[in-house]
Amino acid sequence: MVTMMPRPYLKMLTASKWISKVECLGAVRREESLGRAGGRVASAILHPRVGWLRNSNGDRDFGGWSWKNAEVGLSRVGHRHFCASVGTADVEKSAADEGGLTAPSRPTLKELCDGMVPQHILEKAEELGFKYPTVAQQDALPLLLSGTDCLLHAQTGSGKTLAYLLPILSKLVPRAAVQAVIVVPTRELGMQVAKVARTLMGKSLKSVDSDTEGKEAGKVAGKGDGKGTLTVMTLLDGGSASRQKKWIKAAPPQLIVGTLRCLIRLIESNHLRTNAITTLVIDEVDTLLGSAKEGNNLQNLLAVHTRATDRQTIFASATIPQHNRFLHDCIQNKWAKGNIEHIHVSPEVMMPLYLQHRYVICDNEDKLDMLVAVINEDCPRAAIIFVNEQNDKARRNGDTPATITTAEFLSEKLRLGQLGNGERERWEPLILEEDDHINQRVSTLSDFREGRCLLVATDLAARGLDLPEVSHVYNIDLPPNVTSYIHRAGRTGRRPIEEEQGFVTNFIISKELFVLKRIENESQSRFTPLHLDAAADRE
Ligand SMILES: Nc1ncnc2c1ncn2[C@@H]1O[C@H](COP(=O)(O)OP(=O)(O)OP(=O)(O)O)[C@@H](O)[C@H]1O
Repeated sequence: MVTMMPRPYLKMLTASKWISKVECLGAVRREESLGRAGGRVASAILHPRVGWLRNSNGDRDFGGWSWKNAEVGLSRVGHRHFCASVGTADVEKSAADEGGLTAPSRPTLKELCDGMVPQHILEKAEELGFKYPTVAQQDALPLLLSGTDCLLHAQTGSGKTLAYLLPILSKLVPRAAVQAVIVVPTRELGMQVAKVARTLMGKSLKSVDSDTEGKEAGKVAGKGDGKGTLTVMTLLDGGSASRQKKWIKAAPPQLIVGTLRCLIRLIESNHLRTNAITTLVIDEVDTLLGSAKEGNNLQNLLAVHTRATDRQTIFASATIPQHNRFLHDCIQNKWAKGNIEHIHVSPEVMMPLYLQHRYVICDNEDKLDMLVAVINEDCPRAAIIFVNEQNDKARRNGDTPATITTAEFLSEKLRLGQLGNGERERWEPLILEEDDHINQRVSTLSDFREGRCLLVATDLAARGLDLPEVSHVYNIDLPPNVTSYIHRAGRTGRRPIEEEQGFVTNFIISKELFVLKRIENESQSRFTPLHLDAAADRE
């Protein structure tokens, strides 16, 4: 099927099987991100922001190949995305590529941040595999590094953490004052962000213990001159308040990653002084502002305990419902300066293109059997199975939470040899939910990161968690709205440079089909039914 692509994506397309000439307007911003491998270009996906070619193995590659005059057959895949087949012979070789594949001419992270981020941090980033910026980082870093207040609005897994950490880390100086605060909604996300910050800052010199696990605060080498040291401290829900107060005094941090309740508690008890804060990041801002528990705390932190004029404020999330309203509120309520910039990366594409959304219609009582069948078919590298949190009524009645019934069902199937590939230990399901003790939550996540492959979780795991091994997400219960769906789905497909395929499968009863269709429309994605019988027949 060949489809015309509307402006501003491509122009001069002909409605024949092969498009004779493609000229890029908005669609392929960087010609150099088109590529070729092994002399054969098999397909291309035209993304409104990036264009790339895939070779016949599905690998992405870059080369000095010109997009112009390539023969492209376009077919529509979803609302705004187009799949293209590109004829090899007509892909024009650019003058820059005489000797085979060349490096892409888009800037490296080092080039993009040159002179604004210390070299040792950029070198560390490169060591970690962050050689080229993601699209979100390329769009955001110039503004973030200039000190402008920003609303960073980019897909899940697009690399927002590194984008806001680089400006922070490049400004910290080793004096005893808190200079930057990153607010996160959950303990798990806080630990993850702090870990990235510490890794970027370099080798740990010494570990200080502000929290129960003894791992969450660390002194790290600072500024590359070997003299000053910087401390990244976490102040997270579940940690001991007295220990946090003790450590903030004993090892004054320059950067704090915290949950609102802990931050406000320490500010109001005068253990945390805010007068030297020059950067304030609110990660997952929409969930914090939307929460009855946290909304007031956040507003107080933004406008009462600190002043927007004294700091750079960065709000980040993949979903900011009614973002214009939010920007208006920011200015009106003095949560940010009046010149706040909205960096909206790929606004036309709400979820990564390389996610595949599927659904299975079945009765409620068959959902778990269906789940087992789909898991056996998929054989995921790692998977998160989402269930809804237990409501208050069920809690009061003493009902068993869905996390436990699901995990027990899977365990039983595993015991009977009806689930997985025989590696019993690896397939034993883990559970992550709010009610677990924090030490249990820490060890669950670390087991999952270290190779266990099934995690049954509530929405506690939906925001921000970066588990790149997750190849599949299963929604046993449909999330209540498109925002939750986007975040759950975003736990897979988290390799922004590789664009590795991730699969999201929804188990619904027939009455829920209209809810799924609403999510499909609002997220501008395409959901396809999964027919298990057909799959079984193929075997
Ligand atoms: N420049 C880069 N090159 C390669 N990988 C990167 C780069 N920047 C970030 N990553 C990786 O991308 C993954 C997603 O990054 P990150 O967690 O910051 O996404 P995010 O935008 O915050 O997602 P979410 O909205 O779900 O919180 C991480 O595994 C991170 O290590």
